[in-house]
Amino acid sequence: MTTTQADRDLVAATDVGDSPTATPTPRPLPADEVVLAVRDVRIRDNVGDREIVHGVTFELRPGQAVGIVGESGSGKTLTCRAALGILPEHFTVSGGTIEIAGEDIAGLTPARWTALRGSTISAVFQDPGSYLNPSLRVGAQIAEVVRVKAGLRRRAARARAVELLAAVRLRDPELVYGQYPHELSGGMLQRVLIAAAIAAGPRVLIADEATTALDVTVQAEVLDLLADLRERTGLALVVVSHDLAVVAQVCDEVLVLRDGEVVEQGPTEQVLYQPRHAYTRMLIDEHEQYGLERFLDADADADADADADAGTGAEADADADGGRAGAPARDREFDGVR
Ligand SMILES: Nc1ncnc2c1ncn2[C@@H]1O[C@H](COP(=O)(O)OP(=O)(O)OP(=O)(O)O)[C@@H](O)[C@H]1O
Repeated sequence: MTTTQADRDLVAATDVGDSPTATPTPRPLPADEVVLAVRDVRIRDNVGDREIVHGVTFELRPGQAVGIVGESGSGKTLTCRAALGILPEHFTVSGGTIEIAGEDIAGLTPARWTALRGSTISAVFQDPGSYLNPSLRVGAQIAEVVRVKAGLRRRAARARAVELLAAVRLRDPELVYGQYPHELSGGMLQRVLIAAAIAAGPRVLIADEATTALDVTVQAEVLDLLADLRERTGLALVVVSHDLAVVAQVCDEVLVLRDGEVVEQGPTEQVLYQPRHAYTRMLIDEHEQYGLERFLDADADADADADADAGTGAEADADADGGRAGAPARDREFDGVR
């Protein structure tokens, strides 16, 4: 998938906004409070005069992870954009409600959105390189998010940025801090973007095809990182993927979307291992040749190859064309038949 202007708009969801005065003060939430509630959400294309998403419902509490799967065009990304308040211009939420940490997004002002994005809800996407400024050192870009969103002074923001780079398991974070995006591999760039996305301590992170462009071993490492953040910090995750194995690795619950309709929803094990709907079975059958279990193997490989992505930039060349070249042949074949 190439990066479109609309995709770049998505990154505005994690950027620093326009004013330090927008810096929010996070309100502590009890562990059982719903951090994201999507209730019967419908999304309409006002130009095409048709409803694209026909009622999506899920709730996320701290530390939970929900997966949204479905073929290309099924409405996964639009659902995420709705939750981030960044639907493309001619799309609207035409039904249902979305609440972020108890706040109904319907009445949010632009200033309130700026305060919420990054600090309460944040996002990472495919093709991380295109979301970073190529002429700025990556550490400085994270420090800027910290400075504006968390209100830290420059020196403290720098220190916090280095901590964040360490938290996303980048070896030698001081070195990485001073590097430019082109010096980093695809897997390292995705970790940098995750560091930026969690810089202001959001409660919900939306990962929309965030590992799709990475080779399978690095993909497993990044998913493991997300799972770890979720466990350690209570970060709630929305994981969007056309790849059922990604969801199988990370999520408690899964929604299967077909043409904007949820055809099946439930605990991941139940949906992926005892699917009830023919469409879910078809998606699983398509993966059968690769195996939903492949991440177990990838984990083993990841242990063995732990050095491959932690500072060497080994797969940088593979990602050099903007992401898809870094995808394994398996994914390219799969994309080809959809
Ligand atoms: N900016 C846009 N302008 C016009 N149509 C759009 C736009 N964004 C999405 N659509 C349409 O809305 C539908 C749902 O798109 P969406 O991007 O949510 O699907 P998806 O499941 O995320 O697919 P993919 O995996 O390919 O990203 C598709 O038919 C798509 O063509």
